[in-house]
Amino acid sequence: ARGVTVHLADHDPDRASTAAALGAGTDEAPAGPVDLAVVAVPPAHVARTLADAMRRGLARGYIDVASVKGGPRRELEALGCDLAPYIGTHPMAGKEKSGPLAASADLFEGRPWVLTPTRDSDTEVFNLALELIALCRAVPVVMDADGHDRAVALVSHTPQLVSSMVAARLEEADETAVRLCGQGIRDVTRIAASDPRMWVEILSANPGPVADVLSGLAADLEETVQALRALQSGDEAKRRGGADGIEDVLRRGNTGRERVPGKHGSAPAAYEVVAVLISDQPGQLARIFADAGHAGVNIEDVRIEHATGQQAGLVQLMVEPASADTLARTLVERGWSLRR
Ligand SMILES: NC(=O)c1ccc[n+]([C@@H]2O[C@H](COP(=O)([O-])OP(=O)(O)OC[C@H]3O[C@@H](n4cnc5c(N)ncnc54)[C@H](O)[C@@H]3O)[C@@H](O)[C@H]2O)c1
Ligand SMILES: O=C(O)C(=O)C[C@]1(C(=O)O)C=C[C@@H](O)C=C1
Repeated sequence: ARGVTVHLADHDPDRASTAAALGAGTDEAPAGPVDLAVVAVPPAHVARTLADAMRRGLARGYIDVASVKGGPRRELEALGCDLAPYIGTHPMAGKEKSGPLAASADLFEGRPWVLTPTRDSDTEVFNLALELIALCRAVPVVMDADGHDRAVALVSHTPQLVSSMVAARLEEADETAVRLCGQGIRDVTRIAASDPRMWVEILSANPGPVADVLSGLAADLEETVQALRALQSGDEAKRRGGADGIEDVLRRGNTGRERVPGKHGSAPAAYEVVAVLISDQPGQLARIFADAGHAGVNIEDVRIEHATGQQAGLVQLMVEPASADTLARTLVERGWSLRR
């Protein structure tokens, strides 16, 4: 969308070709070295993938986007690589789903994107990374790698574990309780759907800082349990103490929540949704994408809703409002049923 040629490579070629079909770039290899190589593989593979790319002279500059920064840098150093053309980065935006079908063009808009240059980093690579961040309309934040890892222990890694632990309460819960799930639990547990293998890698690269935050949380949990037990007491003074304890934790939560910044940049473009009914058969998604391509319409985001207990689903295609009518008309002409 910003006129940059993007070459995609993945050790699973189907993933690269799906991303290319969605408009992310080309899965053909570049003819020579590119400006910037962006390594977006699971954290445990980052250093080896970077070292391999550097050995092959794939680019002038190299960055990675892994969720942890200290470990990959130290591994790269241990592999004997020249660290000058490398800068570790981390965009603070993502989804609980992985793979190219979960991608969206505006994911990074207005989000912080951390850069961890050192004194030895090549200025030209730093500028290339800044240019990429600007093109994605994210907000650059410079930090040192270990400071970054301590910060994300608090704002990303602990929330992931807490969300998973709350969701894990539902594993054995009675069906009558589960049926009552409303928006509150949906908000708290969205990221509990994340890929466990990816998160084991992230947490394995940042165990100390996450354990420190969790032990503070454990102390709060213990006090909250005591306060709730006091609320069950027959003694009026104990009950009052319990209510004060609970109010204290809720008020501290209000104060903490107020510190969560809004998006820095403009809100992402408002897309129009064209919803297409599909049956659970192989190749349906590929046909819809091909038909959208035929209409000359760019798909900005995709969501798939499976109907419970039925072999059918709803594919929500997010497109620029000006393209929605063209897309809808083409899809109907090609035999699809729409829900708008
Ligand atoms: N998902 C998020 O929310 C999020 C946000 C910010 C940063 N990150 C970081 O981005 C990176 C990728 O995460 P993702 O969510 O995009 O995962 P993903 O599973 O969608 O993508 C990872 C891709 O790497 C490929 N891969 C694995 N090993 C490889 C190798 N050795 N060589 C080449 N390709 C290889 C996989 O086939 C896969 O397509 C991770 O380091 C993660 O920490 C993720
Ligand atoms: O919102 C989500 O689903 C995320 O995966 C986001 C999130 C986060 O914690 O903010 C998760 C891990 C990444 O390293 C960066 C972003």
